[in-house]
This record gives sequence, structure tokens and C-alpha cells, in this order.
Amino acid sequence: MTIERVGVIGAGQMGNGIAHVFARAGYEVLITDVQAEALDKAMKTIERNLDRQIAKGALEEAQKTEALGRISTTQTLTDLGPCDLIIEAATEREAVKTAIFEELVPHLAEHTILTSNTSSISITRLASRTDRPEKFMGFHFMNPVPVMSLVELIRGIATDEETFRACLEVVDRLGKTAATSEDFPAFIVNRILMPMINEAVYTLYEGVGSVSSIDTSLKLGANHPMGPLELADFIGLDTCLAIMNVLHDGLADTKYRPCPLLTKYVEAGWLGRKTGRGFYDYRGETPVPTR
Ligand SMILES: CC(=O)CC(=O)SCCNC(=O)CCNC(=O)[C@H](O)C(C)(C)COP(=O)(O)OP(=O)(O)OC[C@H]1O[C@@H](n2cnc3c(N)ncnc32)[C@H](O)[C@@H]1OP(=O)(O)O
Ligand SMILES: NC(=O)C1=CN([C@@H]2O[C@H](COP(=O)(O)OP(=O)(O)OC[C@H]3O[C@@H](n4cnc5c(N)ncnc54)[C@H](OP(=O)(O)O)[C@@H]3O)[C@@H](O)[C@H]2O)C=CC1
Repeated sequence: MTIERVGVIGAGQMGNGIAHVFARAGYEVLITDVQAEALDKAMKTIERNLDRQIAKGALEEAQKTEALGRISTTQTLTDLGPCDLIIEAATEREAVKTAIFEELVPHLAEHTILTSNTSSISITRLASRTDRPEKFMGFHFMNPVPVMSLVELIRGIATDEETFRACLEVVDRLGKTAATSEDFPAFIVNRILMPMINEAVYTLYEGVGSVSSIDTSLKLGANHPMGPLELADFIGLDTCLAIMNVLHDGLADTKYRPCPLLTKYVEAGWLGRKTGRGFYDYRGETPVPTR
């Protein structure tokens, strides 16, 4: 089965990047979101990121036009039914994802492969809420999608070999590298990365360091491209908290308890870059620590 038409659900931080890389690889892309403004914002972000690549001489103007011409938007989720492959990239809340799958499934073509870009949630459980657990995969891109080479592929207990092979071929055509993870809470990347970020928040919460000293320490002390708190703001503090809760609940180990300060920031709606404020305030010229 050839994959040419790709549906992307959710036009947030990840959805726009996923649509970008599929369009650049020659796929037809249909992206949907519950908010029209999210779709507009996503198209502007894709255009800006294509311009970054042109400015660097990595892309021609004609290639940008071609890529943008391959992306269509819709607010009607069921328009994605005929797609060959669907990547769900909506909010990291299981109820949101399963509601999407339940609405979508009756409209899917027989052959459609359904996947989730979830950071942490059980693929087997998400698959069980669809009519096609054998055609369901975790297809986990890294942020920012146009730049990060890795895609984590996670098979649910029922995923068949044909589906897995088809997804591997897509990763290859995207020019990215696949790593396979077993279907356990937060897979590989976030099983290791998110507890580190949570520990950075505890380091702040307990007064061991300030926002800037913590981030400076890891950038200059461990050569991280972003400090852990800057990275948390980049990911989204709601997503970070959601992942810690999946680890804490799924592995029933208190070492994964989310830091109360992370919860406080999320409860305040200070979600990081995407809301203009998190551990840093992004509303001025340069980011300013908020603690
Ligand atoms: C949470 C999950 O479920 C899984 C995850 O994603 S975990 C998070 C994984 N991601 C990370 O760890 C990101 C860590 N940060 C980095 O790697 C770097 O800071 C970064 C690549 C984001 C930016 O790199 P930088 O050197 O600081 O900035 P800069 O030199 O401007 O950018 C380098 C390249 O990235 C591009 N870029 C930077 N930010 C970008 C963005 N937000 N979107 C798209 N492209 C971006 C730039 O255009 C540039 O591309 P070219 O090489 O084509 O010019
Ligand atoms: N952020 C990151 O670094 C990474 C995130 N991921 C995963 O990708 C997924 C998306 O994350 P991210 O892009 O950061 O999240 P965002 O919050 O940036 O974007 C999610 C988008 O999905 C929209 N949405 C919510 N419900 C629906 C729905 N029913 N149908 C269509 N769209 C909907 C949201 O709209 P609204 O805001 O109005 O609710 C929002 O625009 C999550 O599963 C996350 O764990 C994976 C890798 C990295």
C-alpha cells in the first residue's frame, strides 16, 4: 500500500512541524484543528520555517511554493477519512485523543494507518479505542520537527508487521532516523528526558539554584543546546506535567512524582513559549526568568 496522503490532527507546536516535513518530502498533507486561528498560525509558522531554510541556502523559493501547495487545512476532522496515514498530534490528554479516534474511525478508509505523536500514552490502550489496533502505531516526532532527526516508533501489542514496515519506510522518506521503543510509559526519550526536566524544576523549587543558574549549568556544564527549564518552556509545561503523570501513574513509582512547582505553573496557565510565559517571560525583547 503506497502512502501519499497524510492527515495531521492538531496544528500546535508539533502539528505544524509534522505537516512541514511531510510536505517537503512530497506527501499531500491535510491538517486539522479545532481552532481556525491555530490553523492560520500553523501555516504562518511553516512559511517562516521554510524561509529560514531559504535564508540559509538550504531551500529554493520554488521548493517552498511546492511544499506550501501540498498542505491544505480543514476544521472538519472527518475530512481526513480518506488519508493513507494519519498522525494525531493533539493535546497530551488521553480523553482528547480517544474522543478524536472515536469520531474519526467510522470515516476511515479500510487501509488507513492511524498513529499518535503522543509523548507518553499507552499505544496499546489508544489502539484499543479504534477499529484497527493492527494498523495503529506510535509515531513520535521530536521538537522542533524540521530540525530533529529522530522519530520514535512504538508498536502496540496488536500492531502488525506490514504497518510497522510502512511506517519505517515513511520515516526513511522523511529523511529521519527511527528508534523503536517498547510500548511502556513515556517510551525511551521521555522516560529519560522528562525526569531530568522534573529534577531541574525540583532544583528550582528547593532553592538549590535560580532559573538562569540551572540552565547555565547544564548548557555550559553538559553541553546541552538548551537548559532544562528553557527546554521545558519550549516543549510546553502542560505537556511536561502530563508526561510526568503518565510515568508516575503507569510505573507506580514515587520517583516520578511531578514537582509541585511544575503543577503550579501549569495551574497558572504559564505553559512556556506557547502562552508567552513559563520559567521565562517571552513577552519582551529577550526572555526574562520568572523566578
Ligand atoms: C517532549 C517530547 O515528547 C519529545 C521531545 O521533543 S523532547 C525535546 C527534544 N528537543 C530538544 O531537545 C531541542 C533542544 N534544542 C536544540 O536542539 C536547539 O536549541 C534548536 C535546534 C532548537 C535551536 O538550535 P540553535 O542552534 O539554538 O538555534 P539556531 O541556530 O537558530 O537553529 C538551528 C537550526 O534549527 C532551526 N530552528 C531553530 N528553532 C526552530 C524552531 N523552533 N522550529 C523550526 N526550526 C528551528 C533553525 O532554522 C536552524 O535551521 P538551519 O540549520 O536550517 O538554519
Ligand atoms: N511539545 C513537544 O515538545 C512535543 C509534543 N509531543 C506530543 O505531540 C502532541 C501535541 O503536542 P503539542 O503540539 O506540543 O501541543 P499543543 O498544545 O501545542 O497543540 C495541540 C493542538 O491540538 C489542538 N486540539 C485539541 N483538541 C483537538 C481536537 N479534538 N481536534 C483537533 N485539534 C485539537 C489544540 O487546540 P487547543 O489549544 O484549542 O486545545 C492545539 O492547537 C501531544 O501528544 C504531545 O505529547 C511530541 C513530541 C514533542
